[in-house]
Amino acid sequence: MPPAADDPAPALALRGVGVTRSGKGLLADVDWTVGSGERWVLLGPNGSGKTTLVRVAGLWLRPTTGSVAVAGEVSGRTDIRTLRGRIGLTSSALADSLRSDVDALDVVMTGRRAALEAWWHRWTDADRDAARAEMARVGAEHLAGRHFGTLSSGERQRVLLARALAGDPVLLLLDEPAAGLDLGAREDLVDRLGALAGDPTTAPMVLVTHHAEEIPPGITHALLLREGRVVAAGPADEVLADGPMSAAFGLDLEVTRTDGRTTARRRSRA
Ligand SMILES: Nc1ncnc2c1ncn2[C@@H]1O[C@H](COP(=O)(O)OP(=O)(O)OP(=O)(O)O)[C@@H](O)[C@H]1O
Repeated sequence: MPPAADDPAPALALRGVGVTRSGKGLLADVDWTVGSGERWVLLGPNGSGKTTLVRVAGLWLRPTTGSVAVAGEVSGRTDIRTLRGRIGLTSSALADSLRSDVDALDVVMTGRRAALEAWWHRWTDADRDAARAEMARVGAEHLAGRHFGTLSSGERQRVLLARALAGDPVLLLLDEPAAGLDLGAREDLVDRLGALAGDPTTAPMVLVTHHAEEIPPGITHALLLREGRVVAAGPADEVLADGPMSAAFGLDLEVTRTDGRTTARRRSRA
């Protein structure tokens, strides 16, 4: 059914996206729409192209073919920095680019304007208060005043999440936020992501992972990648199921979804 005239533009729309590097196809024929209120998980084995797809969606990598639109603005026709500033991103590359002696509050505050304001911007008390409010939303308010480099991996992820939320984004891209966390920190982060996913004021969200256990409750849609191609994309209940997951990971998998959590394990051969 065609969209009604007053429907808002989707947060993200990829059409015919392909990426080729050094003669190798990293992504091919990717069509993907992230609509209002949707919470997506992007899942696939190592090397399937998840990070490449997130870099394209976050406008950090220009696709070789196809188009990318964020909130209806097509990349290439609108100023790229303005458009990037509308996306809340967490990734290990972003974490690595932050100085270790920067205050966690500043990490969050610069997320409010980083892409839009020059370095001489003067921060106001309102900026600080808003950054503290975003930190409180993810249980990181007590980390204001700490150097980013002294935080544990779990604390860093919470600060980065607050930073991603701080710019009032139209789209949230969370690239493997649970990578490297121990079980307790992972469960804490999954709970917090679940709360964000369940909050209708949260922007449309895309979470990247290789692990079914890291999918929080509240995820509405899933996209599975294998060798740079979309294996399945659609409602989570249909896609996070034995057939599509087995095809994506190249294993005979048994997928269970209970209370919003997902587990996947190889089917017993007995
Ligand atoms: N600049 C490049 N030139 C050539 N190959 C590349 C380049 N960047 C990535 N690749 C390859 O593209 C494939 C997809 O990489 P990508 O990092 O997107 O996968 P991924 O699904 O995020 O993997 P992982 O789960 O291990 O993080 C990999 O085989 C990788 O080696």
